[in-house]
Amino acid sequence: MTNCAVPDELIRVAVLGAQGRMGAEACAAVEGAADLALVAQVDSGDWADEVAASGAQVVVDFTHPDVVMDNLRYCVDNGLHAVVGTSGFDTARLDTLREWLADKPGLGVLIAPNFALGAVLSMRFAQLAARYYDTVEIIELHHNRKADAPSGTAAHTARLVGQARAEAGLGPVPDATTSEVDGARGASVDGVRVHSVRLGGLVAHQEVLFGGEGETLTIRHDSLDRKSFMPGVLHGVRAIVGRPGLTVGLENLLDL
Ligand SMILES: NC(=O)C1=CN([C@@H]2O[C@H](COP(=O)(O)OP(=O)(O)OC[C@H]3O[C@@H](n4cnc5c(N)ncnc54)[C@H](OP(=O)(O)O)[C@@H]3O)[C@@H](O)[C@H]2O)C=CC1
Ligand SMILES: O=C(O)C1=N[C@H](C(=O)O)C[C@H](O)C1
Repeated sequence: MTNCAVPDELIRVAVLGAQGRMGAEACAAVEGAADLALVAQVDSGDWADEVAASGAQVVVDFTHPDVVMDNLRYCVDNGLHAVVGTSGFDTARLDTLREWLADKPGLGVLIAPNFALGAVLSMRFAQLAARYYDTVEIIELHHNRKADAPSGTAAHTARLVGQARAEAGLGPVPDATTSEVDGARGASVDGVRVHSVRLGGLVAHQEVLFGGEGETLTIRHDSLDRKSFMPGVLHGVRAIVGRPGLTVGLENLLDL
């Protein structure tokens, strides 16, 4: 679907993964926004010509970790800003993106591990709490159609917590386990144990558990509907046209 008869003042948006769970919500949200125009909706297949012909300025990507880097290569090569919700971004991928953007002044890419306001706040709270607790673990819980584990949100949270611990001079999280069934202690991400639950009926949920002397602190967030992600997606689209370079995390576009 392309549409070139769009008033200049509207931001022209293409959605990749348009028929997916998130892409479909994103299309509806863009269509419902008075200042945005949905000019292309594409899924897997040969979509490059369609996006180019649509005159899109911003591409929203909710596809798959295996294809998102190819999609971003296309966006950067074609001068398209990108707002990316797709998971699967490790440090190596982020470094690659920075390289690609280095000689593209004015072009912006937002990688947002989670667009839900509460999730963004909960990650910030976890970052604040991290320095005060010796032990920390993350439990993320998602629907059972999710392609990857751990979630991008959990990986980002672990990274933030790990950095905060390092800055506070905390050593490795103490763990006396000497015998375990494979996987019983979860995956170690930036030194933080992450446990992934996949269950029908769930959407997206996360608990960050901190433990200290005689107390625990649990920071929990629940997305009960994919609509929870949409204000963040729209905010990202509006912001990225004026924010060149790589931005990692919606928190950087909010006044937190
Ligand atoms: N940042 C955030 O806040 C959130 C991020 N996510 C992330 O978004 C991603 C998508 O999740 P979800 O919507 O549940 O997944 P779905 O599987 O429901 O949707 C993925 C869509 O991407 C399409 N697709 C696959 N490959 C390509 C390609 N090369 N080009 C264009 N489209 C393609 C698929 O089309 P087809 O079926 O034809 O292959 C499908 O329509 C995941 O990485 C997930 O973790 C999810 C929720 C929130
Ligand atoms: O696949 C999902 O559903 C979600 N993916 C993102 C992630 O991997 O963190 C964001 C949210 O948790 C929902």
